[in-house]
Amino acid sequence: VGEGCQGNSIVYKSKKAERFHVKMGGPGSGKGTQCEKVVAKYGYTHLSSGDLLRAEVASGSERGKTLQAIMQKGELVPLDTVLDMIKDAMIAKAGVSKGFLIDGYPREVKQGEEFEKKIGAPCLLLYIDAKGETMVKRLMKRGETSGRADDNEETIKKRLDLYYKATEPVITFYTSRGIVRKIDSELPVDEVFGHVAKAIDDLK
Ligand SMILES: Nc1ncnc2c1ncn2[C@H]1C[C@H](O)[C@@H](COP(=O)(O)OP(=O)(O)O)O1
Ligand SMILES: [Mg+2]
Repeated sequence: VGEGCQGNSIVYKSKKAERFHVKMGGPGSGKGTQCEKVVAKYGYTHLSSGDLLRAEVASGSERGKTLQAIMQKGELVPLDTVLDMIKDAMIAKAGVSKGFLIDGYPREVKQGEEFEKKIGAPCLLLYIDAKGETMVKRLMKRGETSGRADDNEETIKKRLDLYYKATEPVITFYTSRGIVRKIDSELPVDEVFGHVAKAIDDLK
């Protein structure tokens, strides 16, 4: 399980042979776009840590207000908060889901370790990889219509900095376990998906 992160994706297998996929990659690398296509083809439940957090903010709860302040600054929200939200969302769907695709999580090695302790170990991480300049270009364009507080140039640069610092060690961590499939996200959306689908099919 993981969040369609900034260009990476992970697949976890549980004892019941359910699959947990984690997608990771930089902001704007195309994680969300690819997750949607995976959901359509494979029927997995897509859990985006970013979307879960934004939904909490939109609810107007006290926790949401605290989260909004952190996200607006482009910083990472506390480890336990994100993991609890993902876990709750998974439990809610545990009986009916064919698998889980987790987008945007773990962002730090520590989050990955916590995830394994509380939920399980992944068998595939899809690393959706795009160049820094490509990610900035796509996010600026998305910002014209997304209304996301963090799709502005200053916050984008900060998120990218943080991404390279925090997420690359995560990829290294899962590379050492032999589960990383790096996907070139500079290609057109459908070609990127062809490689994503192949990585998932190769697991069978
Ligand atoms: N392969 C691709 N080629 C061109 N544009 C792409 C692309 N994949 C995604 N995009 C566009 C769609 C969005 O407007 C923007 C960011 O994509 P996204 O899926 O929201 O990224 P992420 O979820 O990784 O932040 O880039
Ligand atoms: Mg996204």
